[in-house]
Amino acid sequence: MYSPPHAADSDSDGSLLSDVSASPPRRRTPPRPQPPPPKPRPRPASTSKPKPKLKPTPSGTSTSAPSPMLRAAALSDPHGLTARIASVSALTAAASTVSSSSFRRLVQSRNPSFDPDTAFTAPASAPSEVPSAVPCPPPAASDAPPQVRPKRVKAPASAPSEVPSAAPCPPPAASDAPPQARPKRVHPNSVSEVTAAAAVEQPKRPRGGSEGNFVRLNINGYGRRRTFKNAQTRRSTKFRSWRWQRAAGAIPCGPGDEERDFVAEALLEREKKGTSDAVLEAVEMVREDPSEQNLVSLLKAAYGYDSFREGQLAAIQNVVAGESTMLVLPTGAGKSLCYQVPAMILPGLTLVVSPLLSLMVDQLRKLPAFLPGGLLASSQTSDEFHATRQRLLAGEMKVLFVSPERFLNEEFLLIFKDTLPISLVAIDEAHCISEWSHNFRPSYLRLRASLLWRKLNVQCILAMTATATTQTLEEILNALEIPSDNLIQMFQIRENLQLSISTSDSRLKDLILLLKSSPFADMRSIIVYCKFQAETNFVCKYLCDNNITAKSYHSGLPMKNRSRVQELFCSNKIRVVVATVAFGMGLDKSDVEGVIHYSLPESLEEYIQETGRAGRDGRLSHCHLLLDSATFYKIRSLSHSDGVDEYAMSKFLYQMFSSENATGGICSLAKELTSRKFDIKEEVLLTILTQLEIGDQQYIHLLPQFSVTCTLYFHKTTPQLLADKDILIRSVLNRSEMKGGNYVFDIPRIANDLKITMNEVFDHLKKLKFSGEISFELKDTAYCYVILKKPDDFNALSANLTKWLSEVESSKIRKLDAMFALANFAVKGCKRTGGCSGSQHTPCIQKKIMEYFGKKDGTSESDCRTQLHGSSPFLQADIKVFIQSNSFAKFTPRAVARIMHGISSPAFPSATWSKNHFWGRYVEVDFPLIMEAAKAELVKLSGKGE
Ligand SMILES: Nc1ncnc2c1ncn2[C@@H]1O[C@H](COP(=O)(O)OP(=O)(O)OP(=O)(O)O)[C@@H](O)[C@H]1O
Repeated sequence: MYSPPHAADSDSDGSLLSDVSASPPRRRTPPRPQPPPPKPRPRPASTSKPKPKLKPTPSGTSTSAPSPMLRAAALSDPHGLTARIASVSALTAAASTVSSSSFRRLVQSRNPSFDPDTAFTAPASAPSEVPSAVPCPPPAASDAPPQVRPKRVKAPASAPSEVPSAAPCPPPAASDAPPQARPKRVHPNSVSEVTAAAAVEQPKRPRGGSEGNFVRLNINGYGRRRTFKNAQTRRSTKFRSWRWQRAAGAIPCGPGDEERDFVAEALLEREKKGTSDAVLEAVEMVREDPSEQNLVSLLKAAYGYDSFREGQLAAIQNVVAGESTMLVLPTGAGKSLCYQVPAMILPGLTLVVSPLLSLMVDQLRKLPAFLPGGLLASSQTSDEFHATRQRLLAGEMKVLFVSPERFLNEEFLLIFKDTLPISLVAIDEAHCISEWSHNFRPSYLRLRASLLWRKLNVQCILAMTATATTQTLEEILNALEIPSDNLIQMFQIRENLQLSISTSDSRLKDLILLLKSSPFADMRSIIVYCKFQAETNFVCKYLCDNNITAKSYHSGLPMKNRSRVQELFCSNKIRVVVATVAFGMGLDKSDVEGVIHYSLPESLEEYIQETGRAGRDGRLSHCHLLLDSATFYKIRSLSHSDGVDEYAMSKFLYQMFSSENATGGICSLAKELTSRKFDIKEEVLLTILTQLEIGDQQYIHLLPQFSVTCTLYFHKTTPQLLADKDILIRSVLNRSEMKGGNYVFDIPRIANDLKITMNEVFDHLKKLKFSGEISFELKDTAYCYVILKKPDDFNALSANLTKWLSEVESSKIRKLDAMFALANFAVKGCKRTGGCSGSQHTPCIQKKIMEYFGKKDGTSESDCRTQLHGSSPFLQADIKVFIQSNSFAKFTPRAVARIMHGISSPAFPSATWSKNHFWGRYVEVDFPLIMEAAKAELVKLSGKGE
C-alpha cells in the first residue's frame, strides 16, 4: 500500500479548494538574456585586442530605427504611460533624465499637490557598502585568475526575466559576451524571426500566480506559417485581414517552445478546415429568422450534423434572442455547440470563461475555422496580451477564451469599456461559482451578473455545467441573474452506462483481475481514476509489471508529457490511462469503453462526470468502482484541511486592516508568509479576500497578484544623483531598507507615495533598467487589494467568515458521505431486485443519483449512516504525550487534530510532521472529536504553565 497521502500528493485540478493542485503547474521559462545589466568577468589578457564596447548613442544623434522595446511599448501601454516616459529613446544615456521628467509629470498629474522637492526628506546618504555606481574594474587578463564572481541572484518566481546581474558594471562588450542563457528557440515555422527576436528582448511584466498554475503558452498561435490549402478559405470572411496579417508576419511571433508548438499545431489543424459559402449563407438566414429550420440548416452546413441534440436547440434559441440561460447537459452531450453557434450569429464577441488552460486550449482547437478565436491567460507575455488586444479591437476575433482570474485585471476590463461589444459570456463549468458545488473556485466567485453587466456591458450570459445539485443551481441562477424559467436541464447520467461497484480489500489485485476479465479484458480504451498523483504512478507501474500497458496522467506532469499521453490514448495506442481527475476535462474521445474508479470519487457530481467519459458514442460502456473504507477515511480527512479557527481569522483581519494600511491605498499580503503565519492555505486566503470584496458589504477591491518586494541595483549614476533626477528613485531611497548593501523596498508603498499604480512603478523601473541605470529583482508574490472600508466590528466579521467556511467544509464532507453511502448501499443494502445483479447496480445507483440531485442540499438521509469511529480510549493520553513532547511548537486544537489525521497545513507541513509518531494515527476518529480533546489538553497545559 502507498503511504498516507497528504496535500502534495493529491491532484484534482481544482476539485478541492484545498488540498489539491487546481491546475497544471506553471512552468518556469528559462531566464532570458538581459539587455544591459552587466556581469563581472575575468580580465582579458593584456595583449588581447580591446573589444569595442557598446556605447549608448546620444539621443539627438541617433538615426537608428526605434528599438523593438519602444515599438512594443507603443502597443502595450493602455495608459500611454510608456509613451510618455520613453518618448525619447530609452537607449540613450540621457534616457533616465528624460523619462524621469515625464514620469514626474505623471506623478504630478495624479497628485497635483505633490512637490517632489519637498515631498521627501533628503535621501539618506548611502552606506559605504552600497554599490553606488562604482566604476567597473579594468578588464582582467584572460590568463589571470578569475575574480570572485558576485553571487548570482536566483530569478524571482514570478518575473523570470528580471534576473539582475549583481555587479554594478557597465554593459559588456557585445562580442565577448558570455552566453547568458539558453539560446533562443524559434518555432520552425516562425513567420518572422525578427519580430520573434524583438519579443525575446522585451522585458516582461511581473506576474503573480493569479491565474492558477497555468503553463505558459503561445495560445494565440503566433509563430507558424499560414498555408491556404483551400481557396475558399482565402476568399471568405471579414476576418481575412487577421489571417493575412498573421501570414505576413505583422503580428509578432513569440518565442517557440514545445508547448507553443503544440498549441500552434492545434490552431493550424483547426484553420485547415476552411469556411464554405454554405455556412455564410446559413448564418445570414438565421440572422434574419432564427427558426428551428434555419438553425438546423446552419448546423448541417457548419458541422455536418443532421439534428440538434436534446437541450441544444432551446439553449441556442434563448441565447440568440438575448436571454441569459443556464444549461445542464451531461458530459459529452454537446455544450460547446451552444456557444459556438450563437457566436457565428451574434454580432459581437463571445467570451468563454474556462477554469483550466488545458481545457481552453482544447476548446480553442475545436473551434470551427470560421470562428476566429484567441485566448488570454496570465501566463502570456505582455506582447501576447497586447497582440490579442489589437486583434480584438480590430474586430478580428469572434471567440475569446479567458480564465476567471482575468476579471481582476483592469487592463483586460478596459479593452471592453465602451468600444468592444460582448454579445455573449459563456461560463463553462459554471458550478465552480458555487461554494456548495463539488468544485468551487474562489476566482469564479467574482463572476456576478453585476460585474458582467456593469464592467463589460455584456448582453447575454450562458452558464453551462454537466452536474449541479439544486442548491448549486439556485446559487448560479442568483449570481448570474438568470431567470429560473431559462434553466434547461437534462438527466445527468447517460443511459448507456452499466454501473457496478464492489468492495475491495486489495484494490491492486482486484484491479488486475478486473482488467483481465470480461468485459474490461476486451476493451480498447479504459480510464482508471485515482485520487492522488503518486497513486497514479504507483498503480500504473503495477499494471505494467503485470503485462497491462498503461500510462499515468496527472497535473504534476509536464504539459508535453500530458499531451502525448492524451494523444496516444485518443489514437488508441494506449489501452489504459491511470489518471487523476485532471484527465478528462475537454477529452473528446467518444469510444472510451470503460472507466474504473480505483479511488472513491469525492462526490456524486465527480462520479457522474468521470463515468461520463465513457460511452460518449452512445454504445454500451462499463464503469466499475472499487470501494474500500481506508480511501474514504483519507479523503474525508483531507476535507478538513480548509477549516479556519475564528481566532486565526480575526488575527488575519486585524493584519489586513491594520492602521498601517490606509483606506484607499494599495495593500499587500505576501502569500506564502501570510499563509504560514496564520496557518491558512493560500486558496482559502483568496476565498476570504474574495468574500470581503463581493459580500454584502464591500470592504476591499481585489487587485491582481503581484511580486511586491523589489531589490534595486545601481549601475551608472550614484543613487543620490539619480534620485535628484528621478522622483521614483527618490521615493525608493526614502522607503528602502538596506540589505546586503542593496536597496530593498515594497512596491505598493512607492505606488502609494506617488499615487500611481504598481504597474506604473514597474514600467518606470523597466525604463531605467533599459537605459542601463539599474537592474532589479522582484520576489514575494502577494495578494494585493485596496481598502474601501474598514470593518466596524472585527469580531462579528471574523465569526461570520469562519462560520461560512465551516459550512463550506461541512458541505464538502456531506458530499463525500453521500458518495460513500451510495456505494455502501449498492454493495451491502441493495436487494438486487429491479435490475441489479451481482456487482452491477445501474438501476439503484441511478435512482439514488436522481434523489440526490432532486434534494436542495444534495444530501440524503443515509449520509448520516457514515460510521466514523467514536473517540478512542487512548486519544486523550496520546494528545497529551504529543503536545508535551513537541512543546517547542505553538499548537492550536485544529493543528493537533490535523496532525492526528495526517493532514498537511502551511504551518505544520507534512515534510516535517509526517515523521512524527502520531501523524495520521487517528484518521478514523471524527475530526471535531480530536479538536475537542486537543482543546481540553491545551487548556489544561496552559493552566499549569501559568
Ligand atoms: N448535434 C450534434 N450532433 C452530433 N454530434 C454532436 C452534436 N453536438 C455536439 N456533438 C459532438 O459531441 C461531442 C461532444 O461535444 P462537447 O465537447 O461540446 O460536449 P460537452 O458537453 O462540452 O462535454 P464535456 O462536458 O465533457 O466538456 C463533440 O464531438 C461534438 O462535435
